[in-house]
Amino acid sequence: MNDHHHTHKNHNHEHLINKHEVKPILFNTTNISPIIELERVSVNYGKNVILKGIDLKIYRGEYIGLIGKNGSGKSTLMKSILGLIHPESGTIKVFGNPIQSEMYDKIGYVPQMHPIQREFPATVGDIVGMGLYKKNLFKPFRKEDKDRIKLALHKVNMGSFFDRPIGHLSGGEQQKVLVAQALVRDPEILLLDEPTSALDFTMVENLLKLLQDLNQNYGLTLIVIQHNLEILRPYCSRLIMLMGSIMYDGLPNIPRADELIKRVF
Ligand SMILES: Nc1ncnc2c1ncn2[C@@H]1O[C@H](COP(=O)(O)OP(=O)(O)OP(=O)(O)O)[C@@H](O)[C@H]1O
Repeated sequence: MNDHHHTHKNHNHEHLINKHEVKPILFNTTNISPIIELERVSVNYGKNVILKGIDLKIYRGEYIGLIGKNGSGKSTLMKSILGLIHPESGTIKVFGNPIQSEMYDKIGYVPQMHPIQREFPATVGDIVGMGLYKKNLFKPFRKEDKDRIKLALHKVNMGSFFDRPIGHLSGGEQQKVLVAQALVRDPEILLLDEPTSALDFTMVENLLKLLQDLNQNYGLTLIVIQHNLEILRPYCSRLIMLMGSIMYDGLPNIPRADELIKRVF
């Protein structure tokens, strides 16, 4: 959590402390290392500055909602964290170190989704299994892999869909299968880029709620890009608004967030 949360917590507890009691130990982020840390990160595409001076610390167990207008750099920020884009300057650390390919087991990523065509010749199990071994898609699964795929499907409430053709599922169901694919290696962090653009309002809400359950039940750290703030707001624990740089970073539900958002959107 950032300084804002910290101050807020301290402030709330202050009046509860009896002078004669032992002072309780309050949650203090200075002793906890961030799971993701960006320092003065800037990203350019040619001459265009896309991200400028991004300082950001994300802690284990947070559910970050990342919002901002089209072109504000949300996907660029996510791809930079994943090491798919290299910043012009600044440093990015994941699990305390610069990102390396060995870390991909611990970071799941769901890119922007396009609906999968009806004829696409793969089952739900095949699609989730691609998250385990990307090269041999249609190789029969080993028992232990099948179990992992089933567990990942179970986590997104799609346990009974293993043998179904992927193209026959609704957009919302396909999206959950892609989340299961990202979960199959049991990552500690999950990044979702606008996981909901092809979905209707109720499907979006279901997915954000499901992500909240994964966050709360499995301690999964989440960063979710979403353009519709009002849908996202009830589910995330921290809101970050981007416009080339960070315009707001704090609790999702406070007047200052509303004020800024009204001005920018
Ligand atoms: N590979 C690229 N080469 C050049 N410019 C790019 C590239 N990728 C993105 N951009 C530009 O960088 C800016 C930020 O893009 P980005 O995709 O990060 O924004 P976003 O906030 O995710 O937008 P959206 O909500 O539309 O997905 C945009 O102006 C985009 O056109």
